[in-house]
Amino acid sequence: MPDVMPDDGLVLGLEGTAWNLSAALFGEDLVALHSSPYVPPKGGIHPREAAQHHASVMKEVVSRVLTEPERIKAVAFSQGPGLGPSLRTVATAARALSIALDVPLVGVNHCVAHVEIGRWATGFSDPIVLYASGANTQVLGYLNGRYRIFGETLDIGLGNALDKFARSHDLPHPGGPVIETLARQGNYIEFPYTVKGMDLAFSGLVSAAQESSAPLEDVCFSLQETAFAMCVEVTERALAHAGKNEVLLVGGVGANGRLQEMLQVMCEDRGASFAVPERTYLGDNGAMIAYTGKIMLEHGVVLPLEESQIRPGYRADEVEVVWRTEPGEVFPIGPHEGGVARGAEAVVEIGEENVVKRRIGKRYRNPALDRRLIVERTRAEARLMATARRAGVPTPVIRDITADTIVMERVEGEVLKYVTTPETIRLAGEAVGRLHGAGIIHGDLTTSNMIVRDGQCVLIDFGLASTSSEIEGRGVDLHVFFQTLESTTENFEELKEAFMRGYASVFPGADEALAREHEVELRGRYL
Ligand SMILES: C[C@@H](O)[C@H](NC(=O)OP(=O)(O)OC[C@H]1O[C@@H](n2cnc3c(N)ncnc32)[C@H](O)[C@@H]1O)C(=O)O
Ligand SMILES: [Fe+2]
Repeated sequence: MPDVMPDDGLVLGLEGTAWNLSAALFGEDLVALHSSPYVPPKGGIHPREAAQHHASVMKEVVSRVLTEPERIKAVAFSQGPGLGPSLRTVATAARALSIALDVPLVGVNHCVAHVEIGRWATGFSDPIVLYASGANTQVLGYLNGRYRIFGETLDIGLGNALDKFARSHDLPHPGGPVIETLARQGNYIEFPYTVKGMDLAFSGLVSAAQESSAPLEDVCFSLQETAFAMCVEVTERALAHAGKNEVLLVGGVGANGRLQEMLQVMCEDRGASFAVPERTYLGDNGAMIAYTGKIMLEHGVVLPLEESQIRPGYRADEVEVVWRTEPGEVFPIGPHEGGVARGAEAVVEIGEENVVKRRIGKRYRNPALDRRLIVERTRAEARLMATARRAGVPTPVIRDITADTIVMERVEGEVLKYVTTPETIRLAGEAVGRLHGAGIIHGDLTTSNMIVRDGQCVLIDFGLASTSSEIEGRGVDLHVFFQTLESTTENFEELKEAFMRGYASVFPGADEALAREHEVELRGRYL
């Protein structure tokens, strides 16, 4: 007898979270795949109609792949996130099949499945993933047993943003491909650009695009240039922060040639590799569910029927990734430890006395947008650092400034991300509390942007800072900070508590800002 019995069993995967009802079989390789897309007669996806479509084609789609039912060893289905009615239709079919075939059920997280099929299709092992689809836009990376969400949209998904704009101009659904075609004839015009640390937001951009009276081609071109530059920027920041060297693009919007090109250029310039799976595996498809179900099953993850309820708000970071065992993140040498370092945005030269920070042009983005971001951010950074300092926030002293360069005092100390103890995090809370008290939003509050020196936490990198006394900005600032902390430390709850103590001790508006942070967390999730 061989030690290992040959396993020729197959996993049946069912996908139907939104527009596509799709079934696939995975064994050693993809064995079968069949899909039936729902095309809304007019307007966008209507949840109930999509579910009715799924129900009406279920028999045909499933029977097309189910040619050898005796070889099925498990039934995997998209448990969430997605549209409730569609999810319910698919889950009901999956349960029935699992009972009829007498095989276990596997509940797959749809976002994780996009990532896993992408890794399978490209051969990448440990990428930073830009997952850009209709409903979701996230930057993910693996760390210690989970896919951490480094950044994500705070309002709508990129695909939905494109579709929404297209609808307002009576363009057919889905809008993404139509906009891509029109954009080829367009010229650049200025639109709002919204990046907050590693998070982004699209609704301001979409409104501006909808209201623009410029030629449609120009609006499409600039909508793409702006939205994609935002996505590439946060991907690059996550790449620099996590110290990985592969970038994987997944999700329906990944089909866009311009987005692919921009990521390719960014990766070339950083010495990272870029890959995108072939189209079949990019948008929603049954293969991603069958494949992820298969690796989950191989690691003993099955779902008892009584726990198989749908999860419309299921997040990628809730999934225990038991099929990956490497520890994940290796921290890179940060830009604040001497010598010359290249951060995500700027070249930072650490001298004896001074730090010279020069913003570098990004080849991936439109030249006019590039220039605008560099000049705006250099100027804003210097101005806000000085203002914060006057308000008692520890920041480096500024010594000189030009269009793209700031010369500032060198702060000697430890970068916070290497020394995350309750005490240092409490100091960070104090610094941020004073900052918010002075009406400044940092905009990129990660643990790489804080240096602990002489019992103080010095805030650096005000490149995305802004003046605002709005609670929303503070909430988002705190959310960015908690997200980095959560994605890079083991004792998040303890550290968060210490931060809140420091924050509240110096800032009277702390309770309100923390409450808003909680709201931002709940709301930015699945829309
Ligand atoms: C939860 C789940 O159901 C959802 N899936 C989803 O949104 O379908 P997906 O196939 O990943 O992406 C569809 C989106 O992808 C966009 N899209 C397709 N081709 C495009 C292109 N060439 N350029 C831009 N967007 C494109 C469409 O406009 C549409 O908004 C998700 O993953 O968020
Ligand atoms: Fe999807």
